[in-house]
Amino acid sequence: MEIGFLGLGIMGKAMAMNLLRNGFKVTVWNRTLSKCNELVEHGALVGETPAVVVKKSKYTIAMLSDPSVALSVVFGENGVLGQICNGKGYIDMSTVDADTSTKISEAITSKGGYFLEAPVSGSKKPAEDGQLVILAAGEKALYDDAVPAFDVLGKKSFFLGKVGNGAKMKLVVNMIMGSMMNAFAEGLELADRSGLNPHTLLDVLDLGAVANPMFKLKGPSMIQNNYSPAFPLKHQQKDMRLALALGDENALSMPVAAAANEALKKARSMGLGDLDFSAVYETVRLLEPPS
Ligand SMILES: NC(=O)C1=CN([C@@H]2O[C@H](COP(=O)(O)OP(=O)(O)OC[C@H]3O[C@@H](n4cnc5c(N)ncnc54)[C@H](OP(=O)(O)O)[C@@H]3O)[C@@H](O)[C@H]2O)C=CC1
Ligand SMILES: O=CCCC(=O)O
Repeated sequence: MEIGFLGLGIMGKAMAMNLLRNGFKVTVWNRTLSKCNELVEHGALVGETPAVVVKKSKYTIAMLSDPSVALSVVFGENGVLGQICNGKGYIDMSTVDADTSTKISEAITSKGGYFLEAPVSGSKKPAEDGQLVILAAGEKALYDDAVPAFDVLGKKSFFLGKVGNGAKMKLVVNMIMGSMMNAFAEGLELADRSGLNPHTLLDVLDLGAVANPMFKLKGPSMIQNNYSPAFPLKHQQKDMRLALALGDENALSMPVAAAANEALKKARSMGLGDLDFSAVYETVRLLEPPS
């Protein structure tokens, strides 16, 4: 099956590679075109623009950084809209808000195309291992068509109904994750300053009711100040911002998420946006007590 793929960042590269390894014919595009080379070595074709990719493909997947980029790749010059037409599908797997997704959906369907949003839970390693959790919503016929690809990319796919529900589910999940990461960072620092061994804290956490894969995975590298990016901090802050806007729309007070967002913004202002989101730990560590 011919699939297009737009956006070969941390996630897109791993996902497109999985599709190639599993026998899909994939035509790729990335703003920085040189990032296509590694995929070409594994059999990918390259489209010089998003429009060229859409022209060649039955359906096209996008994995782009944020709402403004997701919109520009669809509506911009040589964008997706130029070639979308009857029978073609567009699947946006980027993390965006429901409004962005709805705008894209309306534009695609007005040209006779099918649209699905399908953001994912899971980071770099699950993307490499085909173990993502896919949160799809929109055109059910396109979802059914894409199931063979989703089966390669993920361990479980959800179809959540109308456009917007996938985006909202993803933002709720990442709002919880970003809040947890901040509490975890404060806990690591509190243990350290109280004279406790943070590695022992990890062992204790892992045996109790708050044990979870994120603490287990990120904890040891955070203790070593290693923030090699799996999920860039700038994207986690974007998701927190979008989740807070969703809270506004629903008149929901979210003081924990708001505080987590402030810490993530602080981390960005410290130049940590391209590091892993666990680098928010540095905002706590910065506050050394006076000696
Ligand atoms: N990393 C993770 O763990 C996860 C990320 N996500 C979400 O997936 C999406 C992608 O994340 P990730 O792969 O980590 O991000 P990266 O920052 O690694 O990649 C971003 C992609 O967007 C492209 N891009 C950025 N700006 C523009 C632009 N102005 N025009 C066209 N293309 C552009 C980049 O192209 P270029 O290479 O040229 O810069 C790149 O392909 C985000 O929405 C993120 O929130 C979801 C789940 C997990
Ligand atoms: O959006 C990024 C999610 C990262 C994860 O689920 O580990």
